[in-house]
This record gives sequence, structure tokens and C-alpha cells, in this order.
Amino acid sequence: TACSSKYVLSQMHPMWQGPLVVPGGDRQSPIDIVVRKSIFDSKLKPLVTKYDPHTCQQIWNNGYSFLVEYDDTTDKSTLQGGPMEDKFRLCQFHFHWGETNAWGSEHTVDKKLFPAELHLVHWNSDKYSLFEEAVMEDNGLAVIGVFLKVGKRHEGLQKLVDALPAIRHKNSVVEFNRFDPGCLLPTNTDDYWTYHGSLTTPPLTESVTWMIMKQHIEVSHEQLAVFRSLLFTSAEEDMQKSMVNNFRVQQPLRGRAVRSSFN
Ligand SMILES: COc1ccc(C[C@H]2SC(=O)NC2=O)c(OC)c1
Ligand SMILES: [Zn+2]
Repeated sequence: TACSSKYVLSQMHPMWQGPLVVPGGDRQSPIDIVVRKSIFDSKLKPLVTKYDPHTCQQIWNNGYSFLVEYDDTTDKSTLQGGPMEDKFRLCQFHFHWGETNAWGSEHTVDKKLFPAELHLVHWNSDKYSLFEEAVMEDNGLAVIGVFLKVGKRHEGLQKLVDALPAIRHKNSVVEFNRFDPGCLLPTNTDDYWTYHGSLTTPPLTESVTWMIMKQHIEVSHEQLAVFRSLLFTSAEEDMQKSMVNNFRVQQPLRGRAVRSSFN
């Protein structure tokens, strides 16, 4: 689907870092969430996700993460509520992780790093007809961020982990159907922080309403180790590079408010 990141990464910057600071960018992501500075907003509604597992299409290695892509030609898998007025369509989800469990997430909470972070990417289908259009608009995208911690094995994630060896190299794709991304959400999705930010890889467009879940999910050390067995490089390249540390450096807040849906 269109929402996969089929853009050419600029050569002068490491692939996922992109330009360290975007000229004139005053709403860049990721950021550190300073809990005591977040503002409780009672108008923030619970998130309402309605995901149809049958809209799952494929899983592929795009050279900086692995993406699970959904058919976003209808409103079958949607997100609404939260700070949003409109309905958003799920187009893909992916992860960011480190080479060790000590770091890997893009966002942090009071500077606390997590070993990985899940991003569920949606676009505003009330206002736009294609992902490509929405990605250019300041109310175009909504991304749910979920922190991963190392602990017990995540049964729902295992189906995904089992597919990873088939997409070890960049640009490898494998058919993947019937996966419910809802199983990756924490039990509590009412408590989150929200702020206006950007994509965390090129083109870094400032079109994302972020919702970072307060509650993390747990995955096993072995499951994360399979993430790290993926490669940034394609089968043709002779230098094989492990896909690890695929997160962007944190960006200045530039006076933005981070609101919380909970007290
Ligand atoms: C041109 O469209 C794009 C470009 C980049 C990404 C991926 C970024 S955005 C995020 O939250 N994390 C990431 O790694 C994307 O994702 C939908 C869509
Ligand atoms: Zn991401």
C-alpha cells in the first residue's frame, strides 16, 4: 500500500537518522516526555481502535525496520477518539529497537529508555483520500507509540517473530495475513501522552499527532533477539549489517505542550 516508506533515503545521513535538525522544523519527533511538565486535559477521549485482522497484507524489510502493512483502501481498520476529531485508517505498523536491551525506543519518559518501541501508523481518511496526501498535512497522520519491555514472552507477537527469518534482507517481502495489531496494544489504552510532531525518518514531515501509551507491553529477550537478526543490507551487498539502533536522536520541544489523558 502507499503508506510504506518508498522514499529514497538521503545518502549523506545514516539511514534512519535523517537530517539531525530539520531547518525551520519546530515540531520534530521523537522527544523526551517530561511527566511533571505534561498537562492533564480532561477533554482527551479514550482511543477507539477497530482493527480487522483480514486487512493484513504483507510483512517486509524496508532497510531500516520491518513493516506489517494493511489494506487501507477502505475504513476496515480504524482509529478514532483520543485528541482527534476525525477517523484515521491503519496503514502499517513497525518497530524501533537497540543492539542491547539498554536502549532502542525513540521516545523516552523522564529520560527513561525502553528496549524497543512499536509505532501503529494511521492517516486521516475523513479529510484525505490517500496516505501520500495526508502525510503532507499537519492533521494528516496519527501514530500510536507503545513501549516494549523485556519480560515474559508475548504470544501474539510470536506469529510476527516467526516470519522474520524470511525477510532477513532489505527489500524482502513475505505474505502475511490474519494478524490483529490490537493484540500488541497494552490492556490500558485510556492513559496516554499526546503531542504534535513528525515522522521520525525522512521526509520528517510535521504531520503526526502522537499518542504515546503510558502502559508498556512485555516481550521476551529471545523475541527481541530475532528483531536484531534482521539486516539493514540486501542479499546482494557483501557487507551484512545487523538491523539495530534504528531510532532517531531526540528533537527539541520548541515550546510544544505535551498533554496527558490521565491525572
Ligand atoms: C513517506 O512516508 C513515511 C516515511 C517514513 C515513515 C516511517 C517513520 S514515521 C514513524 O512513526 N516511524 C518511522 O520510522 C512512514 O511511516 C508511516 C511513512
Ligand atoms: Zn516509527
